[in-house]
Amino acid sequence: MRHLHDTIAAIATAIVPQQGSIGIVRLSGAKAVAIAQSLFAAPGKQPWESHRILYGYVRDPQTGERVDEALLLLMLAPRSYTREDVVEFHCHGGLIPVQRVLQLCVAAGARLADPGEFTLRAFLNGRLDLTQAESVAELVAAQSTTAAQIALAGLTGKLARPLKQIRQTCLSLLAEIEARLDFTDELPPLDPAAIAEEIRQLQHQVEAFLATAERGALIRTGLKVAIVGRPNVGKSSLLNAWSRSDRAIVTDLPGTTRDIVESQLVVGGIPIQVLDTAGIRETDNLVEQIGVQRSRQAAASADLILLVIDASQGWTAADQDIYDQLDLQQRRQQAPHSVLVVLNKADLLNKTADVRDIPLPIAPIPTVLLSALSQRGIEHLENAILNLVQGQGVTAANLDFAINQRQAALLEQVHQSLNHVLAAIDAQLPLDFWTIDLHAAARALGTLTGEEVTESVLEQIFSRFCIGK
Ligand SMILES: Nc1nc2c(c(=O)[nH]1)N(C=O)[C@@H](CNc1ccc(C(=O)N[C@@H](CCC(=O)O)C(=O)O)cc1)CN2
Ligand SMILES: Nc1nc2c(ncn2[C@@H]2O[C@H](COP(=O)(O)OP(=O)(O)OP(=O)(O)O)[C@@H](O)[C@H]2O)c(=O)[nH]1
Ligand SMILES: [Mg+2]
Repeated sequence: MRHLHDTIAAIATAIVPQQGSIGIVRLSGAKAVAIAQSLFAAPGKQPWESHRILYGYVRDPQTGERVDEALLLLMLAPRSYTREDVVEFHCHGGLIPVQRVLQLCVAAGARLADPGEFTLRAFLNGRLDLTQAESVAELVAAQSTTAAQIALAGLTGKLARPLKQIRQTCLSLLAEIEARLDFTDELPPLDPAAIAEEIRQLQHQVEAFLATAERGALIRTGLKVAIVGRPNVGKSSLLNAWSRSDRAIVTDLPGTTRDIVESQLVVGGIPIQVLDTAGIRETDNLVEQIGVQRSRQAAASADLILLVIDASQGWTAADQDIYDQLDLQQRRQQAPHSVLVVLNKADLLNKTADVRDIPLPIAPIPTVLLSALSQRGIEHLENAILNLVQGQGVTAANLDFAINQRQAALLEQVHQSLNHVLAAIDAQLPLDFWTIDLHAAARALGTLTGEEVTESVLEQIFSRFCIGK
C-alpha cells in the first residue's frame, strides 16, 4: 500500500471529451491546506475556516499567472470524507482548467491519488466499513435507479450493521467457550442446546443475506440480450421499438444489419444491454459473412437470446436451421431460461390471433407475440423476461439491499463453518472442535466488514474504483 501520510490529489469529476460546466480537483492529507494556500488567492478578508467556500483565483506560484477563477471548499479533519484535511477546487469544467490545477497541486507537493484512494482512507480512518466502501463504487457504477438505491442502502450501513452484530455474537460465543477450555473447574458448564440455538439464529440471518445475492448480481451487472434470427424478420425494428429510438437501420432488404448495434435499457430495475445482430443466412457477400459471424458470437456471449420469427410466415426451415446452428436446444437444457421466441409482425395476423396459433415444432418455449412496426406488445416481451429472471430469485418487491459476489462467497464460508460447529455440538465433540469453526466464521465476517482484512483484499477492492473516488 502506498504511503498514507502523503497528501493526495485527483480530479474528482468525470474526465470525458464533453464539457462539464464545473470540474473538481481535490486534495486530502496533512499538506492539503498549505498547498491550497500556496495556489489560491482569495481577495478581501475571506477566512480559511472549515466548511466554508472561498471565492478567488488559482495562480501558478512560479509565474503568478492566473490559471482559473474558482471556488475553494475547505473541510478540516476529522469533518471530511477521508477524515483528513480536504480541500476542493471547484473549477470551470472541461479538460484544461482541472488538469492545470491538478498539475499545480503535484508541483506543490501532492501525489496523484491511486484509484479509490480517498475512499480507502475513509475506510482506514474508520468512517466507512468495507461493505460501505464497496457501495460507494457501486453507486457510482449504478446503471438503474434500483441499482443506485441498493448501493445507497449499503452505503448507509444496511449490510455493515447486522454483519458486525453477527461477528460480535460469534466472538462472544468464542469467549464463553474458550473460558471453559482455560478454567475448567471455576465456571458453570455450558448449555450446548442454548449455544446451538444461538448459532441457528445466526444461520437464519446469514441465509437471508445469501438469498439476496442473485438479484443483487442481476441488478448490478444486468443482462446481455441478443436479438437473433433470419434476415428481414424485424430484429432491428424490435431494437428500435423497444428502445424508442431509431438506433438501427431498418429497410425491407434482407441483410441490412451488418455490425452489432447496441442499446441500453432498464426493465424492472435490471439494466439490459440489447444487441441487434445481422440476420443469419448463407451468403456470398464478404461483409455480410463477417456480420453473421458476429451474430453467432453475440448469441454465444448473451445471457438471453431473443429468437425472432416472422409470425405471418410461421416457423420456417430457415428458422429451424438457425435454431440448430446456434445449438439452442442444448443451450436450453443447460440454462432453461436463456432463450425466448419473439413472434414479430403480429399486425399482419388476424386481430384475434394469439401465440398458440403459431405452432413451434420445438420443445415448449416461452413465446411472445408482438409487432415492432406498430410498437405493440413490447410489454409482453418485458413481462416474459421478468418472469424468466423471477425464477432466479428476483422479485420486484423487497429490493432494498443486496450483497455482492465477494460478500456472498464469504457468507457461504460463514454458513459452512457454523454448520460445522452445529455438527460438532451435535456429535458431542470436545470444545476445541467447536472453536476452530467459530474462529473461521468470525474471520470470514471480519474480512467482509474489513475489521479483519489483509492488504491484498483491500488492494483487490479499491483497485476497481475510479480515480478521484
Ligand atoms: N463536493 C463534493 N460533493 C460530494 C462529495 C465530496 O466529497 N465532495 N462526496 C464524496 O463522496 C459525496 C458526499 N459524501 C460526503 C460524505 C461525508 C462527508 C464529510 O465531510 N463527512 C464528515 C463531516 C460531516 C459533518 O460535517 O457533519 C464526517 O462524516 O465526519 C462529505 C461528503 C457526494 N458529493
Ligand atoms: N408488418 C410489419 N413489418 C415489420 C415489422 N417489423 C419489421 N417489419 C418490416 O420488416 C422489414 C425488415 O425489418 P428489419 O427490422 O430491418 O429486419 P431485420 O430482422 O433487422 O433484418 P436484417 O437486418 O436484414 O437481418 C422492414 O421493412 C420492416 O419495416 C412488424 O412488426 N410488422
Ligand atoms: Mg437488422
